[in-house]
Formats: sequence, C-alpha cells, structure tokens
Amino acid sequence: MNTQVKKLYHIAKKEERLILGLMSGTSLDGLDLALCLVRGNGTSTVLELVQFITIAYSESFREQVRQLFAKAEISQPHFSTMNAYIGRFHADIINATLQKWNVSADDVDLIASHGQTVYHGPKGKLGNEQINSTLQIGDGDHIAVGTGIITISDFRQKHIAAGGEGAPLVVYGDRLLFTADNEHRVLLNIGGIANFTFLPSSTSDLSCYCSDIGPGNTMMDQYMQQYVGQEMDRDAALAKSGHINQALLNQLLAVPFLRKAFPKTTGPELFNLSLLKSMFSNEGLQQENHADVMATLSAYTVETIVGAIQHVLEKLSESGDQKPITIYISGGGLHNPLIYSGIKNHLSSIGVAVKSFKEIGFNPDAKEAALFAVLANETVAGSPTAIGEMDGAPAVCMGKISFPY
Ligand SMILES: Nc1ncnc2c1ncn2[C@@H]1O[C@H](COP(=O)(O)OP(=O)(O)OP(=O)(O)O)[C@@H](O)[C@H]1O
Ligand SMILES: CC(=O)N[C@H]1[C@@H]2OC[C@@H](O2)[C@@H](O)[C@@H]1O[C@H](C)C(=O)O
Repeated sequence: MNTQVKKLYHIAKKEERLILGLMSGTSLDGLDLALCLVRGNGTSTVLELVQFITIAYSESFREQVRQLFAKAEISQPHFSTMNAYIGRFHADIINATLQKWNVSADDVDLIASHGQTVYHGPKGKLGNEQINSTLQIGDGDHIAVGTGIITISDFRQKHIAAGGEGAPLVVYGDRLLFTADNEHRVLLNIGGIANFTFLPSSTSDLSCYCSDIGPGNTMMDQYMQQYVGQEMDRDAALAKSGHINQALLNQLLAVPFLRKAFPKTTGPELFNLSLLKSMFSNEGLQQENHADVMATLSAYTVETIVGAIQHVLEKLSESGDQKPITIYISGGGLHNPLIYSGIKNHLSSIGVAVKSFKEIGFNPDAKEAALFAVLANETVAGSPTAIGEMDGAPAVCMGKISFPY
C-alpha cells in the first residue's frame, strides 16, 4: 500500500484529529488559519479551536488577485501562475505560523484549504445549457508539498457536481457544531457577501437551510478603495457622517437577484462598483458626496439582511413553532457599528434577539476557517448520510486529497 494512503487510513481511524482550516475570503483581507482539534464526526462532532490568526495580505498581493477576481476577461498566463503561486504562498504562511505557534507539522493531521475564489458562476450558461460553476485557486498539491502535510482542498466542485451551486457550504459546519436544544438560531455571516443558516433547535422537525443574501462589505470596500483611497470604512466613520440617498437605495434594492427565492448564491460578480455606476450618468458617481454614498451602501446591506431575516421569521411563524429564535452575527460586518446597530435596531423592534456570534462561545472571525476543518474531517471520517437531510444542500463528502510525497 502507498505509505500516504496508509497514513490517511490511520488518520481516518483516530479518535481526534488536529486539522488546520484555511479561509481566504472575498474581501481579500488576508488568510485565516484555524487550528482545530476535531473529535468524532457527523452530529457527534466536537471541535476545539486551539489557535487562530489572520495573516493580512499585502496590497501588492491583493492587486495580483484583483486582476483575476470576478473578471469576465483575464490573462491566462497570470491566472495559471497565480494558481501555483497562491498554493506556495499559503504553504509559506502555514510553515511560519506553525513555527510561531510552536506546533510541529508532524503533529498536524490535515490541512483543509478553501483557496481563493476568483469566479463564482451560479446558473451560468453554455449555449442553452445551464452549467453552475465556481473556481477557487491556490493548488492543494503545492500546499501539501510545501508543508509536508496531507491537504484537502477545492471543496466546492463536488457540491456543484451533486446538483448545488458550490455555496454556501457553511451550513454543514453550522449544523454539526452550533445546533441548540432550547432555541432556533439564525447564524448570519457578514463577509464580502452576506449569508445565513437557519438552524432549527435539535428537538424540532423543521429543516435547516442556508443561503447567500446579497452584499455584505464588498461594495463598501470597493467604493472606499476606488474613491476614498482607504481599504475600508473603519468603524463606519465616513458612512456615519452621511445621509441615505433614498432614490439610490431604492434602485439598489430593485436588483432582481434580491427577489429570487432562497436558497441562492451570489458574489462580487454581481454586487460591485459597476452595479453602482450603472445607476448614475457618466461621471455622476465621481461628483457624489462620499459620505452619502457610503451611508446608502451601508443601509443597502442592512435592509437586504433584515429582509432575509424577516423571510425566515415569516416561514417560522407559518410553521406554528413557538420556540424562541436568536440571530448570531459573525464576519467582518460585525465590527462595523452602523451595520450591527442597524440590524439590531430593526429586529429588536419586532422582538427578535440579535447577538454577536461570540456569545455562542466561539471566535466569530474563526468560524469560516473552522468550517473547512469540519468538512475535511467529514471527508476522511464522516459519512455522507450524516448531513443529508438539509434542504438545498447535497449530501456529499467534499474536497480533493493531495499527498505531500
Ligand atoms: N472595524 C471595522 N469597521 C468596518 N468594517 C470592518 C471592520 N472590520 C472589518 N470590517 C469589514 O469586514 C471585511 C472583512 O470581512 P470578512 O473577513 O468576514 O470577509 P471575507 O471572509 O473575506 O468574506 P466572505 O465570507 O464573503 O468570503 C473588511 O473588508 C471590512 O469591510
Ligand atoms: C463562492 C464563494 O467563495 N462563496 C463564498 C462567499 O463568501 C460568503 C458567501 O459568498 C458564501 O457563499 C461563500 O463562503 C462561505 C464560507 C460558504 O460557502 O458558506
């Protein structure tokens, strides 16, 4: 038997596995590394977050990725180079981080790498045929060879092959780790794109489901970078000083994607500056007051999120289920006071509790990277039926396995 297959067999039989989950999100802010001790599998999974860090990307790296990111036309040589380079670059970050944590690569059972999404194409067309697609780069073989650790990567393709859109995958981790006995939960993540998981209580017959909502921080970040020359509107300083342009907000809210039924997925391919620019005459956006545009984009994120949660609440009330429901927020949007208070004020006024995800007892910033550790754990030690009953989510073990030797 190949010694690496033997090693993987041994890892699959262990009672607990040390798995390094990696996430590089649509905001391009950095690489999240979550070192997780994972026991069991399926609904008996127990995950302990041992270490977590985000390694910020340099502006020059971000610019290299932006040349590919959500673009209709790209340079193939650059694309091919970046697939290999990001793999090697992530391997270098992992090696340096493990050293910093004083953890030997020999003690890490698996790496679970999301890679960098460069294009998300749900409901794409080839001629008359619908072909869903999504693409994450930063090849797993480079990570495995660069670190000496067995690496599982490219998780989204199997989901598409099984009939999904390749996202959101967070539902698998949410379901296995964060289901409560005494309440229903909505786990809302506000990253570049906002998404949610409805998690019924463990004693309920209701189904779990998950969907993207629309813009999180992506349009605000792009606007700040292009027009204000800052990476983000830190603490909403600019947006707080502006006024909402209601006519613009109404136009933004009319985007057809927002009226589509859940579950659905999207990305910065749709929610970007071109969408905003299409609502102005030539050079009109340049003359706008930056604070007002940011206040409007911030309200856009809040209103679309509140609309999605109201939909969940209506569905719950139609079911007749009386258990309380709490909304837990994670992702970078949690750190934006205008977004957080906007959502909290709307929902508190109708009696719904809104809390930071950290009140569940888990670091909100580590949630997505830890999710990929859970997915890798399922791939080596789980069974596809364990998570098979969820609406809109194919029951699959995901990811491709790369051996270092
Ligand atoms: N203090 C802050 N004030 C305002 N915004 C903030 C703050 N901290 C983070 N953010 C926002 O959060 C973003 C990063 O969010 P996050 O890391 O969740 O995104 P991501 O994981 O890349 O996205 P996705 O989940 O869509 O792939 C930043 O780009 C910024 O817009
Ligand atoms: C294609 C892609 O990378 N999608 C991301 C993105 O970021 C948020 C949202 O859009 C979500 O659909 C997904 O990530 C999370 C981790 C997911 O799959 O659940």
